[in-house]
Amino acid sequence: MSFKVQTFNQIAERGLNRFDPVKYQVGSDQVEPDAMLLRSQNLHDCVFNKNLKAIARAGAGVNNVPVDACSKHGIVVFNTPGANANAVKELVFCALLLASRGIVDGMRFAEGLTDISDSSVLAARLEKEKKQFAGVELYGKKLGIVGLGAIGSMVAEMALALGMEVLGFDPALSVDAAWRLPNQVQRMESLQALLGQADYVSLHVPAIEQTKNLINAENIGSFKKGAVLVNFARESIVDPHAVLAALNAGGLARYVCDFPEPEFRGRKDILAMPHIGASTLEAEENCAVMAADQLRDFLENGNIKNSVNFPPVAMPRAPGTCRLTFTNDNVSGVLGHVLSVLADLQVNVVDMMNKSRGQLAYNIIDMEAEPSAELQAAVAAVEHVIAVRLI
Ligand SMILES: NC(=O)c1ccc[n+]([C@@H]2O[C@H](COP(=O)([O-])OP(=O)(O)OC[C@H]3O[C@@H](n4cnc5c(N)ncnc54)[C@H](O)[C@@H]3O)[C@@H](O)[C@H]2O)c1
Ligand SMILES: O=C(O)[C@H](O)COP(=O)(O)O
Repeated sequence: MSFKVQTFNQIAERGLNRFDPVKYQVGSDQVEPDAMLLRSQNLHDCVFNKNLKAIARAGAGVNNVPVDACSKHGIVVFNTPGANANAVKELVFCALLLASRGIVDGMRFAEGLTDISDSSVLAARLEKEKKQFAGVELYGKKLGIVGLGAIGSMVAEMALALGMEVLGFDPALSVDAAWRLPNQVQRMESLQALLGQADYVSLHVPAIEQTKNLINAENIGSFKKGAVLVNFARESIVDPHAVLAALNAGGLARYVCDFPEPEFRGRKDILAMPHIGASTLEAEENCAVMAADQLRDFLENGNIKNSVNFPPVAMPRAPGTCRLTFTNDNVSGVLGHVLSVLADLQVNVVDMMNKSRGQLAYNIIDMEAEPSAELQAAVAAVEHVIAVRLI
């Protein structure tokens, strides 16, 4: 059995090395791939080949993947939860400091004194002027975190360690995420309440319909005067025009983000980085390895871990068995129908598993012997079956 994996973007070598070259052809030039492995590549206009079974996003956000269309075609979409969270947390720490101290302006000023060649004259000038670059400390200030998942919870821990007070808002918090959260985080009942109290607000929500322009012209006035907004989540979550208006009016003091806009250029109150939140050696390796391992287990065994559209499914393989997997619309009777097809073909089932998520159901069936050639087509012909594999 061999598979083709088409790659997009810069995928860390350690992840690519997880694919055994005997079983896998991996690269950006693969055509009709079984799977795609990518980072921020936009797949919304991509036409998927019939052979495509899975897409792995080496990272957290899947807004660049048409997940609903993938579900319709039975394509499993994976991401790598938490694998780059530490990298983002560290850059948020940097953002808080950049927003609070005269770091950027002070360094630019010192660099710009090119006409002074005498070091004692230079030192005297810097000492005289440094009062322009004084700032405030993070200790004792309030940080409001919107979205308390993998990144938000790490940012909360970091802020508490710095002596900040932490307020959190996350109406969709999972039980696992709640367990991870330090108990000193003060739960806010609404975004409005958080914005009204925080000195710094950091956004860590996914880019979905409900979070589009989460920070907008209506609520930007709720920020404390002089507050700082930090956005290392996604561009679409903040309305840039609302931010510019609040900065111009003196409501917001600074906006630090990972998503530059043309209108941000030349402004001292905006610090915009080129989407580098996850760009560390460690995060890139973590994401690539996790994504590659998830793809391999799915392609070779049909197991599913960390999918954003399919249920988690893992079944150990009994020696000497042959595995059938199929995806179907989550309606009653499909599994029974497939089992009767197997019975008609005299196939003995050794083990099986059936799980559903939303509109989809996914099944693994281990069979005693190699089935006859017509089995795959017979299962594919069952009403509501979307995709079938024999592995
Ligand atoms: N700048 C970067 O390079 C970079 C790197 C990693 C992730 N990200 C972005 O950060 C996002 C969060 O990453 P994560 O790993 O923490 O994801 P996560 O899924 O672990 O956490 C997201 C949290 O947001 C919460 N949430 C959803 N809707 C909300 C809303 N309306 N209000 C408040 N909370 C809400 C969820 O309940 C969840 O707890 C990603 O989706 C991605 O877009 C950016
Ligand atoms: O959602 C993510 O994981 C980040 O935005 C990272 O994107 P990148 O992999 O393109 O750096």
